[in-house]
Amino acid sequence: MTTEDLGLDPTARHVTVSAPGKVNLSLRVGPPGADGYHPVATVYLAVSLRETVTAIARADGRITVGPSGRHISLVDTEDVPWDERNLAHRAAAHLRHTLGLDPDSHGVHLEVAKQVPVAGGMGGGSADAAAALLACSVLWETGHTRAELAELAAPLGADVPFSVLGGAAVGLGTGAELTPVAARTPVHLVLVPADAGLSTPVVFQTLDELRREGHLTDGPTRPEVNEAVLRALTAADPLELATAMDNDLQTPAVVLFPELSDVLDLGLDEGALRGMVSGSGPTLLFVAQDEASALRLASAIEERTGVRALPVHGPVPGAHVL
Ligand SMILES: C[C@@](CO)(OP(=O)(O)O)[C@H](O)COP(=O)(O)OP(=O)(O)OC[C@H]1O[C@@H](n2ccc(N)nc2=O)[C@H](O)[C@@H]1O
Ligand SMILES: Nc1ncnc2c1ncn2[C@@H]1O[C@H](COP(=O)(O)OP(=O)(O)O)[C@@H](O)[C@H]1O
Repeated sequence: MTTEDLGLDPTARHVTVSAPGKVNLSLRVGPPGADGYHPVATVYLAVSLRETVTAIARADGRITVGPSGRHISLVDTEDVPWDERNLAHRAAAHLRHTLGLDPDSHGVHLEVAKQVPVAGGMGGGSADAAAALLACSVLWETGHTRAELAELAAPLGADVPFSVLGGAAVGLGTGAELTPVAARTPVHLVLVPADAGLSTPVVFQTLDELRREGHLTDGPTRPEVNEAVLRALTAADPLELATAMDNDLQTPAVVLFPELSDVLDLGLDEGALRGMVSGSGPTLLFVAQDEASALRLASAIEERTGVRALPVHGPVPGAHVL
């Protein structure tokens, strides 16, 4: 759809921003607090699957969101709500409200183009929120730095601040308290999206149930950062990284989506150094020795499963204007 089809002025000012999806190289989860949120200690890696959001000034003060006509989405967007529930929409409304901007002169239409699988545990909606936040901040000339926007982003979702900053980082608290990690580039991964999504809260709840019933050991109230993953990132050693990675949400994700274990076995069979669920899943990540191995692994997985496998690398930069 073009800006004219939407009734927007084709000469309206616009800003386009790109923001990355992520994987969690480590995700350690404690018991839920009174607000239902779980304390985590995670190691994020921003990867080369990116979302693109264009913010176009609206003269009528409304905030609207829709799929992009100028950049193509590479994933199925059927389950994306194109209304005020959309995380890009929520980001624009949050910025306008928090800064006390006059709604009449701060309307915006957000065009979203997606590369990150929806509900895949890769923070695609969070990347849309991060991109929308920066795009609106530039469009509305708020003068915020990226660090300030990352702080403003926390109420939008635990993963949103990380997509603003990108790179690699430790996330504490709900995952929004970030400390950048100096990673030697690049880590080569193969991502295998599933044909259906998993709900993040349901995966967290399933972890709680499995722990309550004694199928899994309880996590500490304050989970500790996986130092071995940090050392492997600094040393740029893929085998050390593969060995050190962990994810407390893997077992609940596999319980909810048992087909994942077959694909995990198949990836190892095809030479991956390690396979793991990405975040709350069901996307799987496989660690490869180098770029050539990642390309080989991706085509072998595609051939055997008929499912698209995506060679990616990280760390990559956070949200930036194109
Ligand atoms: C699990 C992780 C790992 O990075 O992401 P995904 O793999 O889903 O992308 C994150 O913790 C999710 O981040 P995000 O998707 O931004 O979560 P939010 O919108 O803040 O929360 C969605 C829901 O997940 C649960 N949640 C989230 C974060 C957290 N530390 N504890 C939780 O219990 C809560 O039930 C919350 O209502
Ligand atoms: N811009 C958006 N892109 C994708 N999903 C969105 C968006 N805004 C809201 N959602 C809703 O959030 C859910 C999870 O989104 P997503 O960020 O893709 O997954 P995850 O939290 O697993 O990384 C989707 O199922 C969808 O209903």
